[in-house]
Amino acid sequence: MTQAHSTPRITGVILAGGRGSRMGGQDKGLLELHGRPLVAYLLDALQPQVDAILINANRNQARYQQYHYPVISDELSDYQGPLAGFAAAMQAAQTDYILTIPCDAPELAADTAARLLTALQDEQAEIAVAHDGERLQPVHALIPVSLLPSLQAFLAKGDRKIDLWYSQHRMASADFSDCRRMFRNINTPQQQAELAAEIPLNPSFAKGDAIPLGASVPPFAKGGLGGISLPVIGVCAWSGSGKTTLLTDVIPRLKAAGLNLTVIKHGHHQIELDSPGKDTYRFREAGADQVLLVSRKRMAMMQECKTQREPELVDVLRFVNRDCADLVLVEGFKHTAIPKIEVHRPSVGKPLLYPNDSTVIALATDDMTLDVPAHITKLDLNQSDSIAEFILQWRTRQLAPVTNTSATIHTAPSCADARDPSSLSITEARSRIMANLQAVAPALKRPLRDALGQVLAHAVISPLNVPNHVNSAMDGYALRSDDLPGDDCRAYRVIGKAFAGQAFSGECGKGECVRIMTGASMPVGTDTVVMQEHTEAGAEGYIRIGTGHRAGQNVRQAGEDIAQGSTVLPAGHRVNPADLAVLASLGIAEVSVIRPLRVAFFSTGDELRSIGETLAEGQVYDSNRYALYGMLQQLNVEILDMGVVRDDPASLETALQQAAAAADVLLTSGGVSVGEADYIKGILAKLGQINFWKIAIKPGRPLAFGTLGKALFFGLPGNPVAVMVTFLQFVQPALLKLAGETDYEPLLLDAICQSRLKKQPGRTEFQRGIVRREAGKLVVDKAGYQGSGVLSSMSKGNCLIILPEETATVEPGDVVQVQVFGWSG
Ligand SMILES: Nc1nc2c(c(=O)[nH]1)N[C@H]1C(S)=C(S)[C@@H](COP(=O)(O)OP(=O)(O)OC[C@H]3O[C@@H](n4cnc5c(N)ncnc54)[C@H](O)[C@@H]3O)O[C@H]1N2
Ligand code: MOO
Ligand SMILES: [Mg+2]
Repeated sequence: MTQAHSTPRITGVILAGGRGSRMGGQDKGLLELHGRPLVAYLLDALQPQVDAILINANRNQARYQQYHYPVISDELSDYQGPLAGFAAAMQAAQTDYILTIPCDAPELAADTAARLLTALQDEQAEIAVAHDGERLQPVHALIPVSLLPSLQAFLAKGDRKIDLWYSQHRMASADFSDCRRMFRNINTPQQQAELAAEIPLNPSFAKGDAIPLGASVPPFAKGGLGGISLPVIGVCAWSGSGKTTLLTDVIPRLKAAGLNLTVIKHGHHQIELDSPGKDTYRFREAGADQVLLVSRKRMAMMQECKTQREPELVDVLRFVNRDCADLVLVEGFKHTAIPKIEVHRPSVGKPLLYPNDSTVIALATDDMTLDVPAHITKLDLNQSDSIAEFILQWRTRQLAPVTNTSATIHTAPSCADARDPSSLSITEARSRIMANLQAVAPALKRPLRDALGQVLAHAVISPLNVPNHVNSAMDGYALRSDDLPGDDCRAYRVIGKAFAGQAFSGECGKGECVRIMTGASMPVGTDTVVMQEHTEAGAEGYIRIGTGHRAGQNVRQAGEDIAQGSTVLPAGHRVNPADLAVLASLGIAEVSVIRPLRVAFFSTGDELRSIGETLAEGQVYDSNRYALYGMLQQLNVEILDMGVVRDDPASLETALQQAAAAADVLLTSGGVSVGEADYIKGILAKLGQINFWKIAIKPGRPLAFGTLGKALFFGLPGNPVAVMVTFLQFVQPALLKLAGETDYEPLLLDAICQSRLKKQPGRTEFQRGIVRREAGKLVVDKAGYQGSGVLSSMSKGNCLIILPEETATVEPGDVVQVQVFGWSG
């Protein structure tokens, strides 16, 4: 069981250290009900509620140790009462709190820890103690380990009274008046017999399993199974969603897997299986409380419920025959804390239940585009096989033998965790990659046109001025600025014409002008042009010009665009169509460019097939090589597509070595996670220098980076969207830098997000979006389902919405940054 990090961690302590004086000195924890020791009942009930368990026993330690939990003894000798047990437990516990329970009251409520914790937090107290409505039950308590010094000092003074020690601290009492049964303990053999009679266990339950099985319910869920150990899974849904259909679909599949199944259905109405006139009906009518109808083939039990309250699942489970219950499927009991599969059809028009029901572990839906949180498995409602498979796997996990001696599973961080302290931040990962790169490829002279899209090896210096002569920017009349009209219109004599490429050879004096065309050199003496639209014809051979003109207007100076000797384009610049024109305007015929990078790639995976092949069960077409091809094409690199390599260490080794010999950069996809066919990291560690990183991003968490021979290596994760995202975020900037490009920065734009984007702080997330302009502003919507294998939303989208590490859920109207795909803009 794992606990949310925010809830304090609790060790459950079963206090079995007493003398059992009134039971003739018997060890009460080992007293049996239906052949099963009390401690076993309590372990069943306690295990789902806490992070760890300790048994406090002062004798029979070996018997308690059979339960595989640490057994601790009091430091004080001579059974000094529960406080001595508290102290021993507080010393041994590795958690913030201990939850103490006596070993002789077997009916512990499933939400004991939750109630005590709530009372503690509500009242901001130090200690929480159970109250049964009449009096305090001081041994059912939640106590912080930090009070150990206070308790030790108290005990050192010789004090033993529990209430007195509690009175020294802020104490909250938690209400358990509705489940007073849990305080019924066994002090006499008669009470033992009474309890045995009232806890009618099916004999097949009473196996005394050292480590009990049990439905794994979320911690502190209310109304659990009271410690009954059976794999129980429920189905919940709004009516009309098809719970019964789902169950009838999966039952044959589960049967086919060899399971004996019990189904429990909660009916809200009068239940009538019998009909008037039948013998059984008449027995009931006559007043029998229970009627059993049995035959060689089947048996049925009808029992009148004496109370008017709804039965609890725990009450019903007591009737289940374990021989028929390798698995118990439950329909109804939606408020009971058992693991559940929610059935959801959007067409029913009802909200999802899982947001308000922490016991839902899976969502079976006919809308696979729904986003679900990581802790919920999404199942296709139309795929009964996979739902049955999910249930089988869930059951196997429940029944797996527990080897850990604590009640907590020590989980390792995975892509399911939003925050993983062992992951690198995206900035750190990028800078580590960039620090390892240098532009390696040598320069080549290329004819101008072939330089398009290549990176300049050297700066281009201008051999001339552009424009190379002072010329007119307009069709009009050239004249001297010191001769422009003053306060009134004036007439000027037109002394000649100047065309582009055909200069006027004379000199222009006062009172004169030259008819000039755009691009023509300015005639000697002139420095200003009046557009022809701003003149009027005068007498024969004259034009008239009005006032308001500016000296030097409409004239382009020599070198105004590019001065001779200046840097036109820097080294490391990628030549674009405008650059080609600039270079041409300088009369440059060829330039030095950096040799295009050679990038080799292959996909890994036994399940991959190439286009043209037929797919067998479980196989997929290799799409990653097409994504990589497309993105590499945009970068003007030489592409070496090496196909698909099987998940076989020898083949992978050969392919990696061949690729490293042929290319500057080597990319692979797949095989970098923790699966048993994920070999890439191991092989690279053997053949080259490898860093394997987990990066705090989604998608694209696992990434291998390093060198193999002279080649740079990127082992991208296999999931198709993770490939594209990691390529854009890490490989593309690295290739551009390696190719010599110095001025690459992805263009990030601010846009108003119109969708709700669910996210937890802890990692940078990239969601596929569609950005567009609306009412003069950039707005972005989520492009659809965001699973790491879902390519359709990548293809539909035109940008990545970048949600930085510490961002939580984005609400519509929030501003986000988007990175527009190079191929969309
Ligand atoms: N126990 C854990 N399992 C996984 C974790 C984790 O943290 N713990 N992380 C998941 C994440 S996140 C990713 S991403 C993947 C990375 O897996 P691999 O790099 O080992 O990739 P594969 O296992 O080979 O494949 C994953 C997935 O992608 C499909 N795939 C692979 N190559 C291609 C291809 N060329 N074309 C189309 N589809 C491809 C493959 O069939 C698998 O479905 O690990 C997760 N697991
Ligand atoms: O998050 Mo993985 O890295 O599916 O993509
Ligand atoms: Mg894998």
